[in-house]
Amino acid sequence: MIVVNDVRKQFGSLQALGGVSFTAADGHITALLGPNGAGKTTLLRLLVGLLKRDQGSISIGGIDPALNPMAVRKDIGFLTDQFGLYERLSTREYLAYFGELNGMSMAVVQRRIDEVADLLAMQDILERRAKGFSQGQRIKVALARTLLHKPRHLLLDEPSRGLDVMSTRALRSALTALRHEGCCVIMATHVMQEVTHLCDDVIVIAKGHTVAQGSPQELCRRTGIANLEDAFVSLVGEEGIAA
Ligand SMILES: Nc1ncnc2c1ncn2[C@@H]1O[C@H](COP(=O)(O)OP(=O)(O)OP(=O)(O)O)[C@@H](O)[C@H]1O
Repeated sequence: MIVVNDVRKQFGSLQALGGVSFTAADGHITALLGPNGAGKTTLLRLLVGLLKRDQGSISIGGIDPALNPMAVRKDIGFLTDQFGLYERLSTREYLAYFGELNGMSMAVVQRRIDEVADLLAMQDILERRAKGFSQGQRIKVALARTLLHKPRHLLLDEPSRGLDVMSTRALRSALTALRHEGCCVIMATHVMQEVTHLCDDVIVIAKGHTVAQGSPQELCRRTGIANLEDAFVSLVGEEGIAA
């Protein structure tokens, strides 16, 4: 479970987060929705301990990432927009390297690489070097690395960008399987269809503040709007007027 309470973060004079609070449950896929610049990536980087918050509290499975980032990272998978692939390594070599860094034995890593490749439908690029990979192929490798050590918490920053229809479906079924296993998934996305089909819970942030949290159906009910995209626009609009 991830619990965030009144988290604030400033970059110089710019307030990126001005008070974000929410709970993301185990066995749920939680969407993080917000306009460009709302603070989604900043929030994810705080959760994984890559940035330090100015105020507030964060608990990742009971651990504060600011106090113990290494313990948090062992139990977390984080997909950022920086994939950091090594062009000269094949996908298998790259994943094996990260598996070893996570303390997995070679036999376990090799088995897990095959499992994750099946999950993400990426067997065709397993033995190829990353040089020349397309955007979709790169994101698959990064996702595979994120899932390799079976983290209890998964933070995904726009995971379906650049993926084709088949790969998007593979990603959705991978996330559904993780949800069944009790993983706590937070996914920043702009794809409303994905949220409607996949997510149990939605956190809406705008201008660095939490505007709403609830299931897609609850947000629609609260705004009196049947369509989630229109409900989202309405919620963000209210915050814009209040700010
Ligand atoms: N390292 C930084 N230094 C200065 N400003 C930053 C830094 N990182 C983020 N910001 C600013 O903080 C605000 C929130 O940015 P963030 O990347 O978290 O937004 P986002 O919700 O992920 O946006 P998008 O949907 O466009 O990816 C933006 O105004 C951004 O310019």
